Amino acid sequence: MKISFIGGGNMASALIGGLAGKLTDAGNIHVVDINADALQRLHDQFGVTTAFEIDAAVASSDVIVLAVKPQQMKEVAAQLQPHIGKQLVLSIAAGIRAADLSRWLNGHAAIVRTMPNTPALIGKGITGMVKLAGVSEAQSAAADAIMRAVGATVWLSDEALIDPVTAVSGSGPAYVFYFIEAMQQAAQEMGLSAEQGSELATATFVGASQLAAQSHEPVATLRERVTSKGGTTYAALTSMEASGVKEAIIRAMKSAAERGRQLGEEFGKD
Ligand SMILES: NC(=O)C1=CN([C@@H]2O[C@H](COP(=O)(O)OP(=O)(O)OC[C@H]3O[C@@H](n4cnc5c(N)ncnc54)[C@H](OP(=O)(O)O)[C@@H]3O)[C@@H](O)[C@H]2O)C=CC1
Ligand SMILES: O=C(O)[C@@H]1CCC=N1
Repeated sequence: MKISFIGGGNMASALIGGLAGKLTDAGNIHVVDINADALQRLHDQFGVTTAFEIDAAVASSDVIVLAVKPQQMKEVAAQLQPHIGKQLVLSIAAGIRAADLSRWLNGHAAIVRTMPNTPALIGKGITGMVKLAGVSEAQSAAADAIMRAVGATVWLSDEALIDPVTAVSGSGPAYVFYFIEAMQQAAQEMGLSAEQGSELATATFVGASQLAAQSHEPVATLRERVTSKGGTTYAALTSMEASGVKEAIIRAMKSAAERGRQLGEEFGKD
């Protein structure tokens, strides 16, 4: 499978890192970016071919992954439009609706809109996906294979649900990193070294996440099992409840979903 990426930034790098040499040879992955440093890094790291602008290699690809920022998408679609034929177009942009993309690509119907996340880099990503009616069975299987090569996939029947997916799993790794940062800071303030704090906090996230993923019990039950009556966890969770941490997280995630919807309105016009 020949795959071209338009945009070789953070998320494209994570996907390429997960894909190269697994689903397809690095030589079958081509990256177009206006940024020379980004291209050099991707070439050196993964052995992919690169170009500064959309070229014949993009035109002859089976799949074109649109991995630029939402505000860059319309301009990129205009540059891509003359090179579009039978390729499957797979967008990873937050907000940008498949129908707007199709319009910018002169009615191209083979479009899958996705929302991946950066753990794709280590094969632990999860991607929400939705397809336009013009996507063939073989094309949706190809889109699924690409994203499953870097983790799990969840197909959605309603495109409106991709903003909530963005709020949960697209942006989600940042919330986890934020929580780990806070735990590291607390560890240091209580006298542990930076290295010890980092190791303890990160290993706790890995262990607890894997336990939650493997357990057949509700996550609330797992939480209760840590929380001895009158003990330390109870003290911590009572403090979090008093600070409204859960409500703050829910509010924050709804802001992310709303921002996704706004991006679609703002950059999907015309
Ligand atoms: N980062 C993440 O965790 C996730 C991101 N996404 C989505 O992925 C997309 C990319 O995000 P991210 O990787 O973080 O962004 P980046 O800014 O890291 O990557 C975008 C890249 O595209 C380049 N670019 C800009 N214009 C063009 C053009 N005309 N042709 C080719 N390349 C161009 C940018 O160059 P320059 O920097 O010079 O503008 C940049 O290198 C976004 O739409 C985002 O919503 C989805 C899921 C998760
Ligand atoms: O922050 C963003 O807009 C992108 C989409 C999901 C993760 N990063």
